[in-house]
Amino acid sequence: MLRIAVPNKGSLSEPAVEMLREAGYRQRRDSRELVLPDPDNDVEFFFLRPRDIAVYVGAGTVDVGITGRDLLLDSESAAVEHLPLGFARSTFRFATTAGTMTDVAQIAGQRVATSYPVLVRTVLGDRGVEPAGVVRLDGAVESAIRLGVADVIADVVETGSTLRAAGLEIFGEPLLRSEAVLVRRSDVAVPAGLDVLTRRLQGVLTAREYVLMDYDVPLTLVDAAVAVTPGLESPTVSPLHNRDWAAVRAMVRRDQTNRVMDQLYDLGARAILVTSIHACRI
Ligand SMILES: Nc1ncnc2c1ncn2[C@@H]1O[C@H](COP(=O)(O)OP(=O)(O)OP(=O)(O)O)[C@@H](O)[C@H]1O
Ligand SMILES: O=P(O)(O)OC[C@H]1O[C@H](OP(=O)(O)OP(=O)(O)O)[C@H](O)[C@@H]1O
Ligand SMILES: [Mg+2]
Repeated sequence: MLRIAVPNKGSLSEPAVEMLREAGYRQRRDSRELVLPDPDNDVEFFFLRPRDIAVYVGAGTVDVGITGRDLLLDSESAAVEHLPLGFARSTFRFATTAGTMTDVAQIAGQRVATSYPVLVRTVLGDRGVEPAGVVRLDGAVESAIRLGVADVIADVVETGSTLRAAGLEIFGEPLLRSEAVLVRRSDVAVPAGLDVLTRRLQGVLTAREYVLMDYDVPLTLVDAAVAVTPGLESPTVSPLHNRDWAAVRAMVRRDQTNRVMDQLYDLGARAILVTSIHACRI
């Protein structure tokens, strides 16, 4: 039975549970449940703090887990990234009082507050920058400068509104681009059932990322239309009752839907229909 760790709180929790539900797994009804067997799918879920998940996976007490790339790198555990999951996207950035710093080199001799001290020390070490100290805080890191425990912060930034509200400004390149990831141990045999979990999660990712596009096109234009919608492998081309026309079906990236429809219409395609993919195996 594959043992899967799932975040029990924070930004990762709800989308992780939603993704597992879409992948056909049972999910808990009560947020106090810590362990949830799903015998029909031969897996068992453990609800753990997001920061602890890489630690458990690295120790081998659970087989795989969902966590953030930033939390994984900060954990120093033996767990490795197995599959990026496309949600909880953020950047990890340095920030300080607006208008005071422009370059990471200026952190030399300054105090840095963060919830990710390992990540910060690694990045500064790689760039040869020696801070006066790294102060580890649990959260609300944006207050550390105003309250006088640090000169610079390093934190998760999504929209940037928390930083703006605190009168801070990012500087330098991002330390990291993070998102939720499935992690596993790299130095042990692939656990039984991981291939099924991976295919199911990839199915959810594909269903989210792609739509199905159907359209009719004159036979003379099929090749040109297929060049616009090459699909993942090869689009389906079917005959129509009117023998001068064909029907084409192809998968198209969701974020390209309108651009592709415009292009097909200009080319001469008609009856262009877009439908969502409910589930798939590629
Ligand atoms: N605003 C955000 N947007 C996207 N991802 C975020 C955001 N805040 C945190 N994360 C991601 O969530 C993970 C951290 O989860 P964690 O539960 O420790 O913190 P949290 O979501 O800030 O929860 P809390 O602060 O309520 O404990 C990291 O991978 C981080 O990149
Ligand atoms: O760029 P934004 O869209 O503003 O999001 C980034 C903020 O979100 C998270 O904070 P959270 O609300 O989890 O509080 P915390 O600092 O106590 O973790 C993160 O730590 C940042 O502070
Ligand atoms: Mg937080």
